[in-house]
Amino acid sequence: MYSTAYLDLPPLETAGGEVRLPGSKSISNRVLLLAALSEGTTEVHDLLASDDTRVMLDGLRAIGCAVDESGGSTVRITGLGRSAPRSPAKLFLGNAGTAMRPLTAALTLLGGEFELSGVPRMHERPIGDLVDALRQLGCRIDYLGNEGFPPLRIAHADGLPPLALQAPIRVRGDVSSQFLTALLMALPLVAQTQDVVIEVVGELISKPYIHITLALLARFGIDVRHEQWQRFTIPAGSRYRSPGSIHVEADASSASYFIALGALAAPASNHNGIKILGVGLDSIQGDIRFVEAARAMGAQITGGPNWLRIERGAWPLKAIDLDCNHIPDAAMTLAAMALYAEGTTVLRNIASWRVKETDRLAAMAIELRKLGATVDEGADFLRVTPPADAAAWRAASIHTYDDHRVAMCFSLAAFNPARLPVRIEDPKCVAKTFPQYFEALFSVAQTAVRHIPVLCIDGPTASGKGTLAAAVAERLGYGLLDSGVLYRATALAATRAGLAISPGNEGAIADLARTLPVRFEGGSIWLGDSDVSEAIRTEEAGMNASSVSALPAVRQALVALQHGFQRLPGLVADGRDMGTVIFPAAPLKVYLTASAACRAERRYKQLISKGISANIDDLRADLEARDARDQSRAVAPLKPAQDALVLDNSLLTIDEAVSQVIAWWQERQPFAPGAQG
Ligand SMILES: Nc1ncnc2c1ncn2[C@@H]1O[C@H](COP(=O)(O)OP(=O)(O)O)[C@@H](O)[C@H]1O
Ligand SMILES: Nc1ccn([C@@H]2O[C@H](COP(=O)(O)OP(=O)(O)O)[C@@H](O)[C@H]2O)c(=O)n1
Repeated sequence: MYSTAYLDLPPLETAGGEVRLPGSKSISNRVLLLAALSEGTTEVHDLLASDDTRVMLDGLRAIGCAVDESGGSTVRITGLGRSAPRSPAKLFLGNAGTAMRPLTAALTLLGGEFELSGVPRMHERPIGDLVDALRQLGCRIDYLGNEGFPPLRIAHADGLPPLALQAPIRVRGDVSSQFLTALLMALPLVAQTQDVVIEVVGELISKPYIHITLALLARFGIDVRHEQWQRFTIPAGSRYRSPGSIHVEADASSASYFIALGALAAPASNHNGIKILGVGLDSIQGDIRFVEAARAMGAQITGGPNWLRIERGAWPLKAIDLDCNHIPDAAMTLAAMALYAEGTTVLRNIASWRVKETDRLAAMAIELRKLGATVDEGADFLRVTPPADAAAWRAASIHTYDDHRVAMCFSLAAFNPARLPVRIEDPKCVAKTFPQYFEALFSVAQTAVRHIPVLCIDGPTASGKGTLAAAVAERLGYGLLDSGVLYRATALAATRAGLAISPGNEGAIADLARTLPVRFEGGSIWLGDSDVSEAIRTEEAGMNASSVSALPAVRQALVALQHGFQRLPGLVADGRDMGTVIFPAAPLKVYLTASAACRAERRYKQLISKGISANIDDLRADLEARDARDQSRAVAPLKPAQDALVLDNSLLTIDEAVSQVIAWWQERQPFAPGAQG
């Protein structure tokens, strides 16, 4: 996940390949609760790992369910079956409506004393209609804050009171379908001896979500009958039974971004478009109908039970005029696709966008305009006309309003014909449903290497390059190339192969370097099967690296390996010749220096802190010798690139050096403050 303040997406050109999407949030949390209410153990495969499923899992543990998360995306839940939940218990449910509402209903009918709370925003999300329905039955629920909102207490310490189950239970269906879902999942607990009937008051909204609930209830042994979506009957004798194992469908709303991608990106050679794994045309999720809308805009979509394939069809895309009531979440993606359509796209009946994570209607209008689109925002519609031509596109910094869907939608703007980058602010907001969204995007999107930014940091030993490069890479969400490691590893490989590091062995060492089995894994550096993270860091290894790096054939042999690090979304490269030889076109080259005395002292402290004894005078002599060799070698000598900015950090803290480099980087971005069009 990218936890940076912003993520700059380079201009993207093509797309192709396979992507496996995370499990649906709606399905994940329903399945977890149903498994917890069932008898027996359920293996839940492909569970979404997200903030909202996390609070549900923690909640289930708190009430005494056995939850085994040791299997990665497969979680084993041993349900309560006939045993009572652990009580009293306090459950913190974050901002997860899919946990708060159903757990309130289920815990009420299980009996016991529970307190349910969440983040401040959760305490502004209504729950009164559900509580009213449960109180009709005779249940005791108290509001601990504002009437009608969490936090709340279920006060059944003395067990479940007698319930009034004869009359139909009435619940409003026109505010949120989650209240009905909550009752549908909880009432089977008390339907042992009689039918239990729920009557919906008002027109039921979001029927597709109720469809998901019913489909999953059936998997857990409960067959609910319904008449026109207004009257639901849970038959007498209902009892939850674990299906043993269940796969969570991938999220159909998340699929919309990749469906759009396949439709709007130029196809990558040697791929047949985008293949999405985990959700298919027969999905139980309402948002699968996004497929129809995408087809209307020109996408070619085929699919099977658990997969979809998307290829670009009509190009440019065709503008549409669509009532989006049936796909409220996925419809936002259509607004992003509209940027690539010929003509004006109108999305209608989307007033519900205003009461989601943010006012999505306003947010989409504001951000689309930043890109150069013409947008009319109505009370319940959006009319989007794309920028007239490539020159009319703007490089924008997209504000994301803590709304995962805004962030994901606007990533699609990186395919703009003007080849402008797009800045996504607060990219970690995607964690709500798709923590690895950008990683997934980069795994199927491609661009010309020249579009992938590289920031070079060269300089003499112990100037702080490695420290600075790592910090800058972290701030930008970019990859890191510590090129010194490659010379250190080559020297070590040569020594281990019994080759003296001398010009006589240049060819043999270069051969080793060309196929160097070096890997960076979880903070460690591997040479073949051996973890060499420590071995390459000794001063001797550094001197050997310096010697090996003076051999021209070795330097040449390592070029391709280094170029391979230039991957999406960008790279920070640290070394001696990053700016001069390896990445000469890099938009920012920093030449980092510090006085010899200062560098010797830093290296001294660094070694001592690692428990390695050192002598400061020897260190200084060594580093001066290394500087001299690096600067005087015939090939790629250490020197600032012509267009490098020199930074002497002798008197700077690490943070000050990082801030300076980030400031230089920002100055070069088209959407830096003041440079926004
Ligand atoms: N601006 C700075 N001020 C003080 N110490 C620094 C600064 N930059 C780096 N250091 C310290 O100097 C030591 C050497 O830095 P390192 O990044 O390993 O250098 P290089 O990669 O250039 O050889 C580290 O212990 C680091 O914490
Ligand atoms: N791009 C690079 C990186 C390192 N090197 C050499 O490899 C040695 C080890 O690199 P390093 O970056 O780990 O060294 P320090 O800066 O930590 O001393 C340096 O002394 C350089 O001689 C190089 O020649 N070119």
